[in-house]
Amino acid sequence: MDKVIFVGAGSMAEAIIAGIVNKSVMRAKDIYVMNKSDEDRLIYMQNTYGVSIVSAERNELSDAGLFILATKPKDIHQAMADIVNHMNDDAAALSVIAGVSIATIESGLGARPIARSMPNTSATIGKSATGVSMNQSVNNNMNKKIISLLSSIGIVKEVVEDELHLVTALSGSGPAYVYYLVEALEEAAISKGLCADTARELIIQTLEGAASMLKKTGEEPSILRKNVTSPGGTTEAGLRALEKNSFKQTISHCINDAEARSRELGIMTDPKIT
Ligand SMILES: NC(=O)C1=CN([C@@H]2O[C@H](COP(=O)(O)OP(=O)(O)OC[C@H]3O[C@@H](n4cnc5c(N)ncnc54)[C@H](OP(=O)(O)O)[C@@H]3O)[C@@H](O)[C@H]2O)C=CC1
Ligand SMILES: O=C(O)[C@@H]1CCC=N1
Repeated sequence: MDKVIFVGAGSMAEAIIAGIVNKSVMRAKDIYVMNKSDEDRLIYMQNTYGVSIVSAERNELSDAGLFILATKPKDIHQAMADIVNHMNDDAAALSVIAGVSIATIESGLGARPIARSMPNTSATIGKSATGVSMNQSVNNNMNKKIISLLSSIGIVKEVVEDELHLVTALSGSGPAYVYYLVEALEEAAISKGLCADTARELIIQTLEGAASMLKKTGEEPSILRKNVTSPGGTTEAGLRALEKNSFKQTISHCINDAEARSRELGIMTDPKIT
């Protein structure tokens, strides 16, 4: 991949850069970062990952082949206005921004190859679960480059663009739900007297073991669950409490509201609507 510029240098940009650099998919010298105003952050990225700092004012964007858009949704229009006149006609854009549609990016950057993706922060360790959708201007070669770049930070699924709202709710936000589950398990265990370190280690290993069982056995989660659940035993008692307290409905509300918020972000940033 040629010169790649991250427009936005926050948590998600860092997670992706860490993943790419750790996997040696790109040389750090081909990766550039820019943001709105936080110079200390850019210097941190430079010192930590060996990437370089660019700015639109210094006309340093015109030889880049790919722009990775990683601002918050509310900042995308300003960011696109800042870069569009400095991009060469062949440059492509890859967005990681929640909700913002390909059409909105086309309206800001003109007709060019555009991919919209939804990774997650596990990109930092090469374990992202990423969804991506691309417009018609992305040719085979660019498609391969984008898939290869995203594969360096984890698994990638090509989906139709509308499904990215659901992907955002499921795997984009997903790590936060898991961390919240860990917090809840820890609080429950500690309140009942287990020492915090022991609780943390047991929980992490339980999550990792369960995820690996799903992956390695290919077995249905309901079967694996039944294998744990001895008749009249402890798991049955615990699951009954989850059922009684509407566990599945709660998760369904969680995914529903996160998806709806992604759609709202799309509407809020759509220049045809706002
Ligand atoms: N965090 C997550 O788990 C995930 C986030 N995402 C998406 O990634 C995007 C970024 O999120 P996150 O990294 O958490 O956000 P952060 O707030 O950490 O980072 C946003 C970055 O955008 C920069 N920025 C703002 N305006 C401009 C501009 N005009 N030109 C260039 N850069 C600009 C900010 O610069 P400055 O600091 O100088 O203001 C900052 O570096 C969001 O749209 C989010 O939906 C996607 C998947 C997962
Ligand atoms: O919370 C958010 O909006 C972003 C998108 C997915 C994860 N974080």
